[in-house]
Amino acid sequence: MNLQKCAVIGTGFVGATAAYTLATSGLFSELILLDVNRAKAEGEAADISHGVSFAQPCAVHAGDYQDLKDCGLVILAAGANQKPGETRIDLLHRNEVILKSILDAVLAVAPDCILLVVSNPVDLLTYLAQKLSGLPACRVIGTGTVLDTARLKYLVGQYLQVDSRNVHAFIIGEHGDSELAVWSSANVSGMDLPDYCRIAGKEFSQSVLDDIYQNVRDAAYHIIEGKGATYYGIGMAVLRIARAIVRGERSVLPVSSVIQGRYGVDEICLGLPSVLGKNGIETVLDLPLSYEERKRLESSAAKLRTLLDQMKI
Ligand SMILES: NC(=O)C1=CN([C@@H]2O[C@H](COP(=O)(O)OP(=O)(O)OC[C@H]3O[C@@H](n4cnc5c(N)ncnc54)[C@H](O)[C@@H]3O)[C@@H](O)[C@H]2O)C=CC1
Ligand SMILES: CC(=O)C(=O)O
Repeated sequence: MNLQKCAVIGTGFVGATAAYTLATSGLFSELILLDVNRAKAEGEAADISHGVSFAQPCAVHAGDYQDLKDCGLVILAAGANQKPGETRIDLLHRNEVILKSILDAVLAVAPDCILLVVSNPVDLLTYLAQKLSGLPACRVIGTGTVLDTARLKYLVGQYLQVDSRNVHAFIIGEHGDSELAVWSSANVSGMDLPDYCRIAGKEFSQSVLDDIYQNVRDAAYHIIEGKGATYYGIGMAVLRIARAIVRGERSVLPVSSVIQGRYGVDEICLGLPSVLGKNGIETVLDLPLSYEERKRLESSAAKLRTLLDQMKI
């Protein structure tokens, strides 16, 4: 398995933007773009290649599945995106069919790869990908709530007028409408939010927290109403995850992966803080939660489990 070699399957808004961020990152020596629309993959590969001399050497090209031989990281961004008014769950049946059509072809040539699922509904597709592929759970990773957590950090940073990198807080659960903010352990560089609010001269109240949470939860709906799709934030989130894996950083990111016997369900994929390294997920952490937060996480897990049960998975 070659972690210098990465493939992006599906080169629509998300796949192409992720490919661009990856190509400019210097992380990979080879980046292969695949799409059922071969002309689209070729166009995106050519466009990105023309900027490579401004970054670091990286062979960016369109390809077929046989080009994925030995590929270390395979990113799945193929499939339908939400139209205004649609939820991520509404995409399930369309994207399940697409995922199934891709998996066998990938595994035939890159059986030891790490799969990074981006397509929605990401938690359910990650679960499906792990079950269908038979890959170890640690090697089938969904982007989970990494993007939502970045949105939370950004909005808290804006509210408190502080660098969002110094905001430590997580969105966990479904990447979708049942996700939750873990306010009980949120802090700014070790200072509790109420204390930091006092210093910053800002109100700290449940309504302020609710407002920030709702803006995070509904961010994709607002962006899709405005411009039809979201892709820059997720493109940068994909790079952050890829970097943690390729460089073996052991970074803690709230990715999604199969967990067993937690949060009231036998088995599920959910966005939870996880240590990411060269082998994929090394540990899924049990974040300390308040009683209310645990109940909401259990309810998010139950929602996803019910959908999987309906699919008989
Ligand atoms: N996990 C996350 O945080 C996020 C996930 N997404 C999801 O990413 C997915 C892609 O979104 P967009 O790029 O905006 O959609 P898009 O419609 O622009 O692109 C999808 C691409 O997939 C290709 N495709 C379809 N079937 C294929 C197959 N069998 N093999 C290879 N390629 C195939 C299409 O030709 C198209 O180029 C959606 O499911 C969207 O909801 C989007 C943003 C954030
Ligand atoms: C579309 C989507 O899943 C997002 O931007 O969060």
